[in-house]
Amino acid sequence: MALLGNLTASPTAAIIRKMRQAQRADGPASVLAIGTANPANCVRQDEYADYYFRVTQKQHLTKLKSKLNRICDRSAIKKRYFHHTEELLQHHPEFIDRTLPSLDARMDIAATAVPDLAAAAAGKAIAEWGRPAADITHLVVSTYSGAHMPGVDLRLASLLGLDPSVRRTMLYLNGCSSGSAALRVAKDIAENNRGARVLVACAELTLILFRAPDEAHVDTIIMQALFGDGAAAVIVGAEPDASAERPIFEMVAASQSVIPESTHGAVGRLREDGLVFNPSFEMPALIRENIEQCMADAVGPLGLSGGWNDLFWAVHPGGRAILDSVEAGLRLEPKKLTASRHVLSEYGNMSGPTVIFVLDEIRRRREHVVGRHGLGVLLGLGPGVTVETMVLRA
Ligand SMILES: CC(C)(COP(=O)(O)OP(=O)(O)OC[C@H]1O[C@@H](n2cnc3c(N)ncnc32)[C@H](O)[C@@H]1OP(=O)(O)O)[C@@H](O)C(=O)NCCC(=O)NCCSC(=O)CC(=O)O
Repeated sequence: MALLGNLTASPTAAIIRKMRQAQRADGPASVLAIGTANPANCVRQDEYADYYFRVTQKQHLTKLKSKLNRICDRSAIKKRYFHHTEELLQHHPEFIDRTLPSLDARMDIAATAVPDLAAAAAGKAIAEWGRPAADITHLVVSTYSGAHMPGVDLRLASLLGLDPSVRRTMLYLNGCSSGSAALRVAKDIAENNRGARVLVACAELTLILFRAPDEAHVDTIIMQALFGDGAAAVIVGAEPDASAERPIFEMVAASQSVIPESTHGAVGRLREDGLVFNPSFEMPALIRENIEQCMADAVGPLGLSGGWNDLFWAVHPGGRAILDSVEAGLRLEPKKLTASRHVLSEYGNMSGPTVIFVLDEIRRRREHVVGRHGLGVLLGLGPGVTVETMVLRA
């Protein structure tokens, strides 16, 4: 203890403290640019049940088809985008027949399609940012749609022409909260590395979990009804250069919590026939009953508890019932979730990237959405059940 006391008082300790201070940024991180992308193949939700039962050759399962039609009708989704097309599925019977191993084929497609989609979103974010791609110092990439070594991050860095010294971090299988988690990691990197410019890229293709309807696995149709493909990218940095950068949201504080006793709420397993992911029936109720406590714990220390309608909200639109639950649990005015409901309607649940699409939509609707104080909450929801919270200032 005495030795430690001597060391902290020593000139060396003072030098190290100074060096550490110099390494860190002075201000909080900000979102400096946002880009999004989707594959070209668009399927309207009112045609989805016909399309899905046709391409999987399961037209005879009429009861299940009517159920999917009912769910699509009440999903509050208008359309979704997919990398896979009818033609691709025809060439891969293993994506439809769940008794055939299909992981290899899914991974082979993901190896290029995931980084290509991520690059489309990242290219837009970099163009909006206005600085050369080579100025990016760190890269944080999240996906559950594929897993390779080297991974999506390296291929993405090469597609974008990033500097070989870019420091890369991959987040795999984080579910729908991965977009919020990637932003939290980017905020920490930007605030702890002076001058850092972090590119966050999240990309998901539902090909990893596409499979035929099956009366023994009714929950398959829930995923087929809700999920779509998309990618989103964000440039994050602290101490923005006033002459070259235009901050959109200041990242005030970030936290993560888990709803107690909810590990069954959303469960995914990577199997020979791809990713089998099941949100439980209870997910909406778990969120409705716990969200206010989670928010009070996350933002209470900042003095923001309770006045939920004074904030703007970028909530992960996991499904219509998920948004209804957040709205009910926090007693939000319906207009508070307009951006989340818009993204759900236009794209479905694209997992991790979705919340970044919502953020993009909020900045577009800024004057209608952002209140007097400009403060809001980005809310990611994922397996755990994990609640990722980031307080933002527009
Ligand atoms: C799917 C819905 C749009 C359907 O809306 P409806 O108004 O039709 O509601 P409903 O609840 O009566 O459901 C209709 C039928 O679907 C069935 N159903 C509903 N949820 C189900 C589930 N999770 N698993 C299996 N079946 C389910 C119901 O039993 C019912 O069947 P029957 O007609 O036979 O009685 C909605 O329930 C919804 O948004 N649910 C939340 C979806 C969700 O959990 N999303 C999170 C994904 S995970 C995520 O985003 C984050 C992550 O974890 O990574």
